[in-house]
Amino acid sequence: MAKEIIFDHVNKWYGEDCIALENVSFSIEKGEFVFVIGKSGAGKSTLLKMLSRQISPDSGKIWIQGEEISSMPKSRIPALRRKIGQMQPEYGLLAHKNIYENIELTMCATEQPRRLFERRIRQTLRTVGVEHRMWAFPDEISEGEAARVLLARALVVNPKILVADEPTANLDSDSAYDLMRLLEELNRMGVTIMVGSHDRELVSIMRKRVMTLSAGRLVADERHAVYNSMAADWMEERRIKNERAKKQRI
Ligand SMILES: Nc1ncnc2c1ncn2[C@@H]1O[C@H](COP(=O)(O)OP(=O)(O)OP(=O)(O)O)[C@@H](O)[C@H]1O
Repeated sequence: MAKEIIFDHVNKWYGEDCIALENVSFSIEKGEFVFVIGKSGAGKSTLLKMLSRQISPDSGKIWIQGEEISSMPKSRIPALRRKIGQMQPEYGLLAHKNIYENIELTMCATEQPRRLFERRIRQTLRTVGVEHRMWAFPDEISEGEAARVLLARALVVNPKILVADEPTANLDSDSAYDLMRLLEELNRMGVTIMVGSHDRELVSIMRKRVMTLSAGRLVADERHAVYNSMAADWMEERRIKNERAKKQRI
């Protein structure tokens, strides 16, 4: 099977003291569905943002569909971001723009031809079940609809890979479940999916591959997994941090 994503000994520090990712290596095949879990600060968002070059590693390499992206020129980034849809609720919808205009911004940022805009936006909103809200403003739609719009914003580039960071963060359990089913459907259509999540219940229900980060280390990588107990194990994080402190003292 083709390798869609490869991380090869990736490291990221913020300043001298904060190791966000330490020696992280893994590969993901085309069409996989993978959760990245771990406690707050474990490094999930840092890892996911590296896929679209929002963050670059300090050392190590990342390949997406055979192309090494960590050192690719800036001019190639729009093309990379057409391959990778990013659902990032932290970058919410702009309140003064309607749903159509919000999604249009992504079409512009990824340098898509303007003649495709309306057809593509309408089609994507239909795929996620909110075409009827196309002219509404963000404060006129529910949280569940907003999550679908954020998903549409990620899908409008027709990506081969979808990266979703805490996509269910603001949702009640029914809407979260519906959104997960929608991601599963996209996955069945061939989209490779990576989801960063805290939601133990959902991760356990889905039974997908689960990668667990603790203090920036990839401490578990399991198929058809339930929420890995190591993610909740603060002793694991403590152990890693103590080990680092000891090394620094030597
Ligand atoms: N821009 C930044 N500057 C300094 N430190 C940062 C920055 N971004 C993240 N960090 C630190 O890097 C570590 C990993 O952060 P990251 O956001 O990747 O974790 P996370 O697992 O996604 O956490 P959360 O679940 O809370 O979003 C944390 O210790 C965080 O404080």
